[in-house]
Amino acid sequence: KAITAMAKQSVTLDVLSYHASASIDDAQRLRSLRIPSSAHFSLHELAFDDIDMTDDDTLRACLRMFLDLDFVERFHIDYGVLCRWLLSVKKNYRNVTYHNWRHAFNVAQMMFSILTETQWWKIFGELECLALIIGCLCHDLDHRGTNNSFQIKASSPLAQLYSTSTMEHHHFDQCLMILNSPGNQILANLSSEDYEKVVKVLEDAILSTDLAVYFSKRKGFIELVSKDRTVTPIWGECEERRGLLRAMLMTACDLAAITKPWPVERRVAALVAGEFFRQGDLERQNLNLTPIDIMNRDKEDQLPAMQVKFIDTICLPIYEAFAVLHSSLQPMLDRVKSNRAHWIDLANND
Ligand SMILES: CCCOc1ccc(S(=O)(=O)N2CCN(C)CC2)cc1-c1nc(CC)cc(=O)[nH]1
Ligand SMILES: [Zn+2]
Repeated sequence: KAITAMAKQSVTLDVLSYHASASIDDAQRLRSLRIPSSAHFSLHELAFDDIDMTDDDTLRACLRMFLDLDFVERFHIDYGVLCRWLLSVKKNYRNVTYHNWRHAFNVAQMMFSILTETQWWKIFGELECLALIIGCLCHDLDHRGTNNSFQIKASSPLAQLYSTSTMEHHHFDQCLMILNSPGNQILANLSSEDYEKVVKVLEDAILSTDLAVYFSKRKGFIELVSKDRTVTPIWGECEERRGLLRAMLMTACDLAAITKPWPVERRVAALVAGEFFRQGDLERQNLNLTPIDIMNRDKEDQLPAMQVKFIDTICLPIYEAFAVLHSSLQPMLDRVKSNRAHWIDLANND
C-alpha cells in the first residue's frame, strides 16, 4: 500500500512539478503595450481567423477580452499579474501541430463571441464567465499531441495518474498550478467562496472537453433543447441546466474550426491530420502497434470521408441544438453544412 502511494507520489512530482512561469521582463513588456479594441481584432466575429495575428496580437486580444468582460475591475485582477499569467499559459502549450496555444486562443475567442452575441453572459454571471474564459485558454495545457488512448497504450506517467479523461485531468492540474504560481495569481483577490466556485466551474469545463464526456451529456442536452427551445432566465436559475449548457459550450468552442469558412477549416483539418498521423507513427515505432485509420498515414486518402463522419456523428448535433437555442448561432450551423459539402466533393474526387 505504502509502495503504491510512494510510486504515485513520485509520478505526480515527475509529471506535475514541471511548469514554466513566464519571466517578469516578458510580463512588463506585454503590460506596456497598447491594447486595441475588440473591433480591431474582430473578436466578436463567429467566423474569426487568427492567421494574420502575431503571438503578441493574440496576447493583446486576450487582454482585450478580459477588459471588455469587465473581469479586471470586477475581480480586482492586478493587470501586471494578468499579463504574466497569460504569458505563462501560452508558455505551457507545447510546439505541437494542432493542440498548441493558437488552438486554445481560438477556443477562448469563440467562447467570447458566443457569450456576447447571444447575451448568455447574463445567464451565467461574471464568475462563471470568468471560469469559462480561463477554462478555454487552459483546456489543453501541456498537450503532447497524443490522445487519451495513446497514454493508456503507452502506460505513460499521466495514464498512471488518471485512468479516465487522462489528458483532461492533466490540463486541469496544469491550469491550477499556473493559477497558484507566484506572480500569476489572477484569482488572488477573489473571496474564498468565489475562488472555490470558479475552480469548480473550471474543473467541469476542462473535463467536459473530453469527447467521451460530451457523448455522455449530449442526449440530455438535446432533449432539453427540444422541450425548451430558448435559454430563458429560467434556464439561468437552474444550476444543473447551466452546468449542462456550459459543458456543451466548451465542446462547441473546442470543435469550432468546423464552423469556420472553408479556407480556415481546410487549414485546421490539415493540422489535426498532421498531429494524428504523427501519433500513428509513434504507435508504429514505439509501441509496435498498427494505428487506427484516422492516425494511419497510409489512409490519408480517407481523410475527407472521415471528416464527413466527424461532422455527421459529432458536430451537426451540437451546432443544430445551438442554432435552435439562439438565431445568432445559425451561421455556424450553415458553415458546418457547407464545409460538409466541400468534404463530400473531396471524398468523391479521390
Ligand atoms: C482531419 C483529420 C481526421 O480527423 C478526424 C477523423 C475522424 C474523426 S471521428 O469523428 O471519426 N472520431 C472522433 C472521435 N475519435 C475517438 C474517433 C474518431 C474525427 C476527426 C477530427 N477530429 C477533430 C477533433 C480533434 C477535428 C477534426 O477536424 N477532425
Ligand atoms: Zn481543445
